[in-house]
Parts: sequence; structure tokens; C-alpha cells
Amino acid sequence: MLGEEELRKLFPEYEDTIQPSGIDLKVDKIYEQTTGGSLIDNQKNLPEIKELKCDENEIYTLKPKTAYSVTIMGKTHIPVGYTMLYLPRSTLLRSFISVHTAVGDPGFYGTLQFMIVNNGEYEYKLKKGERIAQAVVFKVTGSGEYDGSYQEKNNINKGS
Ligand SMILES: O=c1ccn([C@H]2C[C@H](O)[C@@H](COP(=O)(O)OP(=O)(O)OP(=O)(O)O)O2)c(=O)[nH]1
Repeated sequence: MLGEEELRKLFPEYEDTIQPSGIDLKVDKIYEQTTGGSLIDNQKNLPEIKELKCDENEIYTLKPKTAYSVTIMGKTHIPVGYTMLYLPRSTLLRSFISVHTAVGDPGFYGTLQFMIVNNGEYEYKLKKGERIAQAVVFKVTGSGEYDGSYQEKNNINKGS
């Protein structure tokens, strides 16, 4: 796993949130689901989503027993030869909020999107910009390069 010194070199876009052994990730927008979706024969039909409105202080209210899609602030570039895993902030778990995440692939460039669930019986308030997860980075021996459907094109860091 990579430490602060290596992370600073590889992830300059996150210089403000680099920790001794990971990178803190901040919530940007939160979305509610508005339609169903499907995954059939590897054909994805993602549910439609609608941005949740926050109040004048940029505070979102998460309803009890409800799942939301959440984007992370900034663009993430994972250099080829490295992979990222995303772990929830324990404060959220202690508050009955789970953050569900998958694997960040070598070569990915784009917006990270997670699922956040209010498992509790009560509303939960979350302000835009709060840290909700930590990325940990590992070196991958002989990795390929991500070229999936969530790759964004304007990869200024590509080749670095
Ligand atoms: O929780 C996560 C984990 C990863 N990613 C980003 C980085 C990752 O490299 C990319 C693709 O993730 P994944 O490989 O899981 O996508 P997929 O469902 O297999 O779709 P595709 O095959 O189109 O890539 O999405 C997220 O946005 N959220």
C-alpha cells in the first residue's frame, strides 16, 4: 500500500486531502433514483437519477432507509500500474450510514460515483464537501489499462 510521499507524487490533484496512508474523498452531488434499471447479458441500463436539492447552507437531508448515488469532488486519475480501493469513513458507519464502493482500475480517469445508504430510522444531514471515504492505493504488477464505459476522454494526465 502506498504512503503519503508516493501519493503526493502520483495524485497531485488531491494534494489537500492526502493522509499518511490514503486520500480523503469529499462528497460533491447526491442523487435520488427515479427509474429502474437492468444488467442483462452484460448490457447495462443504469437507473435514471435526479439531483437531490440541498439547503442554502449546502446541507443534504438523507431520508431513512433510502439509498442514494453520490459523486466525489474533482476528477480522479489512477496511473497505470496502480489500483485504488475505497473505504467508508467510520463516523458515517457509526451514524448508520453506509458507503458502498467498488475497485478503481489502473488508467481510470473520471468522476468517482459511490452509493450511500441511510440505514437508520432517522434523517441524516450531510454537508457538501464533507469527507465520506478514504482511497487506499496499491501497486499492481503487470497491470493493463482501464478502457470501460466510465472512462472520460479529456485525460490531461494520460501518459504521465
Ligand atoms: O465505487 C467505485 C469504484 C470505482 N469507480 C470508478 C473507477 C473504476 O475504474 C471505474 C469502473 O469501475 P468498474 O470496473 O467496477 O465498472 P464496471 O461496472 O465493470 O463497468 P465497465 O466494465 O464499463 O468498466 O469506475 C467508481 O466510480 N466507483
